[in-house]
Amino acid sequence: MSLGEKGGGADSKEAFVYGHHGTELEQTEQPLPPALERRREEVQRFKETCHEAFCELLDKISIAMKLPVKFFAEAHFIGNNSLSFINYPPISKEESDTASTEGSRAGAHKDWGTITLLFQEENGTPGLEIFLPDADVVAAQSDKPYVLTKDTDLIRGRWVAAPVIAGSVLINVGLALETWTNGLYKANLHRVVFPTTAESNGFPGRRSIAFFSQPRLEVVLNPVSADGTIAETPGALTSEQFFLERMKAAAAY
Ligand SMILES: O=C(O)CCC(=O)C(=O)O
Ligand SMILES: [Fe+2]
Repeated sequence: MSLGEKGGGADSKEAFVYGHHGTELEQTEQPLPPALERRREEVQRFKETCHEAFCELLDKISIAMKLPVKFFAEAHFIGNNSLSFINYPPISKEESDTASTEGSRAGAHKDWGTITLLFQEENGTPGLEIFLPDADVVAAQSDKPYVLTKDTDLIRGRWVAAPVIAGSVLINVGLALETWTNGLYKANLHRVVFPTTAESNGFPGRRSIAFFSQPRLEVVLNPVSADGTIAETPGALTSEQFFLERMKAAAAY
């Protein structure tokens, strides 16, 4: 998905999505490519571990917002979350001379879900960057949620590299949590760029694994405040409607 940046062309990225099956079953029955089929149990255990860590993080957010501790976690189930195995193929010198590598590996975007856990390869290729808006831009936006539709977020600020830190997992806040918390937790704009150092020999490939989340489809994203109040809001979207809106916005872009 590439939202919010112009002129970058298509993302040079492919992904296999595991386990977004939408049923209460813990485990997906989807067919898998051979490399994953051989390790189905291990992949499933990894997904379960991610889901547990995800729920623990949500519990901390619930506590911080004076909500019942399971408020956010109960609004999710494992079958609606997914593991995305992402591959950015290497680009040879010849290709990099002819093809456009001016764009990004993944264009600037915000994730759509609640929070995302992102795993980068320990000795892998860097490239992930996070956009830090200027302080006055943040201040102007602090009391209202905003949703990226075009590149308006990119007006003023700077891109900061998110280095690969061994043994760590990177957490992205998604637009569903931003909307749900009325802008208290801001979805962070991020992108993946080509490494600048390797150009003379083309670009090495990059792999990452993202654990993406989506609240239960019927959950209404009524805004919750830091003091634990939930504002029943006419017109508040369900999770399903929210994701459909995001898909429509992405298709229109
Ligand atoms: O590959 C990465 O490091 C980031 C991928 C990403 O942001 C996404 O797929 O939403
Ligand atoms: Fe992302």
